[in-house]
Amino acid sequence: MWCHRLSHLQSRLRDLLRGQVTHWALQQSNFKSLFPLAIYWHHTASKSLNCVWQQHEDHFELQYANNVMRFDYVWLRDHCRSASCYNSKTHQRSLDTASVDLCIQPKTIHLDEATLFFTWPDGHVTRYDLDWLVKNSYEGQKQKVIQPRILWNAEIYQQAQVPAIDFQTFLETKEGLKNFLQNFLLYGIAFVENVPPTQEHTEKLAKRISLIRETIYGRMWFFTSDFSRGDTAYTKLALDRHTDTTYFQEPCGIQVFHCLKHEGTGGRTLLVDGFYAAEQVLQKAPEEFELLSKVPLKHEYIENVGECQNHMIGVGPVLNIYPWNKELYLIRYNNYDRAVINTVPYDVVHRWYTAHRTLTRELRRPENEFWVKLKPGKVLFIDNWRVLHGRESFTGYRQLCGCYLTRDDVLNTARLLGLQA
Ligand SMILES: C[N+](C)(C)CCCC[C@H](N)C(=O)O
Ligand SMILES: O=C(O)CCC(=O)C(=O)O
Ligand SMILES: [Fe+2]
Repeated sequence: MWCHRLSHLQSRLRDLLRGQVTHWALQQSNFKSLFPLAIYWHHTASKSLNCVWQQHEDHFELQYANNVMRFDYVWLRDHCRSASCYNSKTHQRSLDTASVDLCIQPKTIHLDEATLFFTWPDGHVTRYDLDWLVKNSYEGQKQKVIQPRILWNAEIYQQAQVPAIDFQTFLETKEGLKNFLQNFLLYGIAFVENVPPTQEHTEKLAKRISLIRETIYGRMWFFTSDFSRGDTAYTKLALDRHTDTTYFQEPCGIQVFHCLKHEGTGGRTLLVDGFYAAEQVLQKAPEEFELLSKVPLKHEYIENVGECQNHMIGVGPVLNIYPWNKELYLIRYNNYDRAVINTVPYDVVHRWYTAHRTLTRELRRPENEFWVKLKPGKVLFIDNWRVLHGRESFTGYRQLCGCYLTRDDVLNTARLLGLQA
């Protein structure tokens, strides 16, 4: 009923904007009845709580703990934590959201201590602690610190002297694992040292923090420059900075590298913090940052080498940001694997190339390049959603093993250890 009246109001507002004021004025008496609820601020009895609220026609407004929050009534009904609406053992909703009247309004609202009580037309009561509302409101969420990170260039990373974690400590102690993950979350790279140089030990390491993500390259992979697959990684050529598996709808979250052997020269690994570079773009050319976060691109992997036949396609922008707080969470950058651009018209294409050039310039600044020679025993974990890797060309025999990890499981481990992730 209210929805109907609201749309009536909206259409009259449209009339008003069109200048049909007479019609509007004539109906003024009806207008009053659109707001049957007394609209005034409710103050808490206890001044120390410092909370005021207002029951508006289509939303609830709450001022508390330096926040002005607005809640939709369906939302308030939907998030009810009463025993019949929410299973607190499984943390799952039992309420059928589709059964909630989209025009629902509370019959009464009252505050007792720090708890708000909403009584709905059918008599059901929903209670919310004020602090819960702050923590879970859109406004509160927007203010929450984003994932703590230290964006780095070569100097910042080297000055930080981030220690590698010892293999045994990593495997056998919670602290070792937690320190490792903390470094990994802050910098997007982390090392474990004193690892026996075998594929089995590398696997053991990976399994300590996550499920291994099996892909077309296998579960644990082991590779040399033997041209066994249709990709330049399997050569001795230099590889410019890139992220891997851009041609998956969800690029692999983490990459693990362990160099088991190298008898020859060159072959150093290049690491560049993509988020640091993107931040520079945001500062210098915000409209280019925005374009890179909007234009969808295809990446693809077409392979036809012996038994290995694959055609993978992944679509997404170079910069992926959360729409609610603009936090950058994934960079998809691989010029080798980028496919034909046919998702935007020619003029946008040109602006995109300009923006891509700006980002590339930042990514290629020598001061942003951190070079490291991987040695047997030292395992490198790379956040493939943030840090780009590359390698110098090399001579001689070089063996690398490693795997991809599922990002969800790495973050799961981190959260269970009490880290923000
Ligand atoms: C790591 N491993 C050798 C298994 C795969 C390499 C994949 C290389 C591909 N161009 C990409 O960037 O995704
Ligand atoms: O050979 C290397 O060091 C890395 C090659 C590469 O980029 C990859 O395997 O993803
Ligand atoms: Fe790679």
